[in-house]
Amino acid sequence: MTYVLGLTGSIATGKSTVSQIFKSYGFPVVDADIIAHEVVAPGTPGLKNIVENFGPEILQADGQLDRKKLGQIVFADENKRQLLNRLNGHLIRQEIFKQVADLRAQKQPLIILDIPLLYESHYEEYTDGVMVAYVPEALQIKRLMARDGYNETDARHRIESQINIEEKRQLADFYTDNSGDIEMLKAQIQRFLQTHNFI
Ligand SMILES: CC(C)(COP(=O)(O)OP(=O)(O)OC[C@H]1O[C@@H](n2cnc3c(N)ncnc32)[C@H](O)[C@@H]1O)[C@@H](O)C(=O)NCCC(=O)NCCS
Ligand SMILES: Nc1ncnc2c1ncn2[C@@H]1O[C@H](COP(=O)(O)OP(=O)(O)OP(=O)(O)O)[C@@H](O)[C@H]1O
Repeated sequence: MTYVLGLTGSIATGKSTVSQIFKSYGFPVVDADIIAHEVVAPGTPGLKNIVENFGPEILQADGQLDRKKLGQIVFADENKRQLLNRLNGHLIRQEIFKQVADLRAQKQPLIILDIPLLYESHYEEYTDGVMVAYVPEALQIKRLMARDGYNETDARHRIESQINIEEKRQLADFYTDNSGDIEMLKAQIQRFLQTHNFI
């Protein structure tokens, strides 16, 4: 029996940090951000969709998607962000399901499904439980600004494009408190794995 654990949070609340800890135990992680990048690689239908809708100026000189430029457009305009989601959402979904099916076929006991927009895109129905990586919003803004160099307005635009982290924590079956140090986080994941007999 495979247990599919959805892992989500809001931007910069620590999903990647939590998924690294699961990986360190050898559990496989299906990473929606990586898949979202792969479906828009040069020569893909995903990139063609974006160029048709956002114009060729959305490409860098080397033919790669200018992610910074696209991010600036979509996080400042909700209609454009929804357009982007509609363009390639099905390609991302297909690849997520393919990877989960492959891992199930390998009879992996635990698969981590790291999806930032898990609740927004209703992936919870494909999981056996959802874990939210949580920090209070003030710390989320601080870490987002520190990591990506955004000013507070840009950071808030990105945060407001997702369901609020307090609401996600309420929806979750499990949550980690990422406001302490990494050791505190590791201890929480270890406890989760032990409680559910994965280690
Ligand atoms: C807008 C893009 C070009 C910005 O690229 P950039 O390299 O700056 O950011 P990156 O891809 O690393 O995403 C960082 C975080 O932004 C948040 N985010 C990304 N896309 C979205 C979106 N459409 N709506 C809300 N939040 C988003 C997520 O929390 C994600 O972890 C890129 O995020 C993108 O192509 N997004 C659409 C694909 C998508 O929906 N990805 C989320 C997978 S569920
Ligand atoms: N416990 C912690 N203590 C200090 N800094 C942390 C901690 N956990 C995460 N961080 C830092 O906070 C930032 C956000 O963490 P991380 O990248 O894991 O978030 P994320 O939810 O995966 O982000 P995104 O939504 O953008 O993919 C990173 O710079 C990370 O190094």
